[in-house]
Amino acid sequence: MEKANTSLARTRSEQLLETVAAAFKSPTNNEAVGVSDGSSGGTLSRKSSKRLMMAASPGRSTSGGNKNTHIRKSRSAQMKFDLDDVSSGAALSRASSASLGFSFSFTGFNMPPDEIADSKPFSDDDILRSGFLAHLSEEKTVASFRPWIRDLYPRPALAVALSQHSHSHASRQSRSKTAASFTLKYPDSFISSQSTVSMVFAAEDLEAGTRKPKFQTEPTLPIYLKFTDLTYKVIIKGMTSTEEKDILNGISGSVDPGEVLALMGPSGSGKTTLLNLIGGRLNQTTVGGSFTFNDQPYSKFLKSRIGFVTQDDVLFPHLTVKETLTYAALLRLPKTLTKEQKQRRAIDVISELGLERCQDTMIGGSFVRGVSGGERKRVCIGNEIIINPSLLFLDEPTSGLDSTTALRIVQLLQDIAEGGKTVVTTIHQPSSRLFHKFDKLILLGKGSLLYFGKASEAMLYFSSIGCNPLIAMNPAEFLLDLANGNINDVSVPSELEDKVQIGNSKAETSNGKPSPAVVHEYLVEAYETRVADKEKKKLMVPIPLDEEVKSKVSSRKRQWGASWWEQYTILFCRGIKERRHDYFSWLRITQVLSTAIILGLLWWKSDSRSPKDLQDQAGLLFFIAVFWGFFPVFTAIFTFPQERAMLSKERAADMYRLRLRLSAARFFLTMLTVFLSIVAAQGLGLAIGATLMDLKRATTLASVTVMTFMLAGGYFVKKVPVFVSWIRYMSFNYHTYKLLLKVQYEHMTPAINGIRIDNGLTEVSALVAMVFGYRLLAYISLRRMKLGA
Ligand SMILES: Nc1ncnc2c1ncn2[C@@H]1O[C@H](COP(=O)(O)OP(=O)(O)OP(=O)(O)O)[C@@H](O)[C@H]1O
Repeated sequence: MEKANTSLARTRSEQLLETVAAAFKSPTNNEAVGVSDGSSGGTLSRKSSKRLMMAASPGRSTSGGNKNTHIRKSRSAQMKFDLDDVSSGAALSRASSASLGFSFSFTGFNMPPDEIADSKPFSDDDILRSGFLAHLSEEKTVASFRPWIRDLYPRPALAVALSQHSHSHASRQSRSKTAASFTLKYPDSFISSQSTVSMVFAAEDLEAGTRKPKFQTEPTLPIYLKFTDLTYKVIIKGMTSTEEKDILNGISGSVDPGEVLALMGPSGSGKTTLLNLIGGRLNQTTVGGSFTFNDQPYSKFLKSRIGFVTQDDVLFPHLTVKETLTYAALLRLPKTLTKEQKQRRAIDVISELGLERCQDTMIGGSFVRGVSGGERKRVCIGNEIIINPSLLFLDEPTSGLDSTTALRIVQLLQDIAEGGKTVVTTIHQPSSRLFHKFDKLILLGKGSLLYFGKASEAMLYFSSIGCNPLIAMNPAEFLLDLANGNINDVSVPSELEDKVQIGNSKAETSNGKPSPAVVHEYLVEAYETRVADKEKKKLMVPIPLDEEVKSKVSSRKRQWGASWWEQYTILFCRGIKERRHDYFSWLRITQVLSTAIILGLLWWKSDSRSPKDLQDQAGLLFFIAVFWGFFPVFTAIFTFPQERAMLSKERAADMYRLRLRLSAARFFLTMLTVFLSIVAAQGLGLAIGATLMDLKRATTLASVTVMTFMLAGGYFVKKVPVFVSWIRYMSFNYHTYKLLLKVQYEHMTPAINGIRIDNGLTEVSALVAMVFGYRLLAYISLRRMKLGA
């Protein structure tokens, strides 16, 4: 059997050698390297790329003993028979499961690490003899392949991105399972070759039309995230006392570009808190320890480099998928891009996420049926990846989704990471297939670290501390059970058994097993004593990046996607689109029209000849003014509470600025503006009165003018989600209302002279109170929403 495997390996390796050697001899010779002369600049012939892949796959090999023959056999057989599946990506993922599976696919039995190292199907010698390694280890590899890659992949930016990718720790970044196989044994010398091989796969999949183009065409700034001894506590204020609660206790870890780090743990273990903390979204005053991005502390610049997908999908229900992504692109992409380029980017993201079919469907919400849960999640992810972020954080992206959709989402994350991005996600209860897709894992229990390391080695680690599943189970389920302190169906480490045997009542539960608290304590201690120091030392090693790239992260400059005026226009249009159903609903139109008709009928044939009639008219006008003043107020009341989550999300991502400035100068300027608008309004009233010189016609025209303003203002200006518009709107309402009264009452002297409000002193004090009141109100709202001004 051993012999058979060796010869199979050699055959494969020789095939690869032929292909690679041909590529070296003539990198632009399409025929030799399997590139057909397609009009788009050439595509990789499926046959030859399959050959390349087939030959490259055995790279996971090391010398093997015959005790693992069964594994080798299945692996070889898989490679042999799955070739037709390669284009669908099935073989890739299966191969990956098979390779990762040594440590956790077959939960229920455990293999010591040295055996795992030996359990690969082909020996080093097999490959070395084939000459494949010798070729790949040559420095010229990337250089030789680069022009070829550009031919294959018509988007040069991607080729450049991938080439860059290959230089910076590609051993960890490379997502090609075949390439990763070399990583196991040869972490440094094959860096260049790994990316080359990955790109061949990308082209293969593209050509087969079974896989979407890789994410992001522009190179991404690589960001390495490290966090050491993170602690976080909250202060809970009671009626009489304050109490401190530790949420996180000394969490350390790291994640590199190209990797997906999963944060796992039971409910309340601190996953979301940790994610928010390392995503720069928590108040830093109660944070201990450090977290760095390319060895630099968090800076505001990172806001534009970080994508954060929250657990709740914060989207406008009445916008379509395309509109949602287009507005995000317009607001968030840099000013250097044109409007068309931004719109193009939104369409690219739609196709990258496979949302073409539902791009014109409304997102939907509690009252409107819209896209499915999985599609909605992808839109949320699209909203973030549209900016080509270096770091992507996701809070439970798979919650509430079926296992297939969840798998698709995690596959998507893997693809995103493949583009050189750093991905961190919390996850609740992943299926075993899903679990296998993570590169690194952090297991939390009550805010403490129970495991940090490769996801593929988690089972091995717990086995080494005496925790093994007694029945075959999903590794994620096993880990969560452990983190919960639930050790049913788990073999108990002897140390814990001893505790129960010596009759420690605290340690024992009713069924004679150690209590969850004791299990937790044991796991925390085991990690502290066996792994923590080693991992912390690794975190001390500086990031292998140029100083220039590192310093970019610490830049204090914030990047706005659009100028203030553009932001205002985009938000205005978005507000109108989102509420078009509300504005133009039949209910609203009927409400307005019927009120107008009733008021018109009341005004019709009324006269002002006697003081009594005049009083009737004044009463009616007062009602009109109050009604139209308050009607929009009540409809606008719900705007901000409803939009609060969106406002917080968009402000956290620096999508736009709030323009309320809390300074005395601004306050007096606002007052001046309001005062001038009163003067202008008075001017209008005087002009109307003087032109018509007829009380009834003048008041009618003034009312119509004012109401037109009010309706326009009330229906459009009021809903723009910028506080300043709200304040202006309120002032506007006040002034139009006052103007209305003024115009009416000025001309109705002396009958209602008693309630004239044009007394200068009253006016100024009312104005000050009004402006101050509005600003105070806005300030309090902002403070309550923790948005700052
Ligand atoms: N501001 C806060 N005040 C009080 N307690 C808090 C605060 N923030 C977090 N906690 C507590 O910290 C613990 C961890 O919360 P966190 O939301 O991070 O857990 P989680 O692991 O994400 O849970 P889930 O999976 O249920 O979302 C919880 O017990 C929570 O009640």
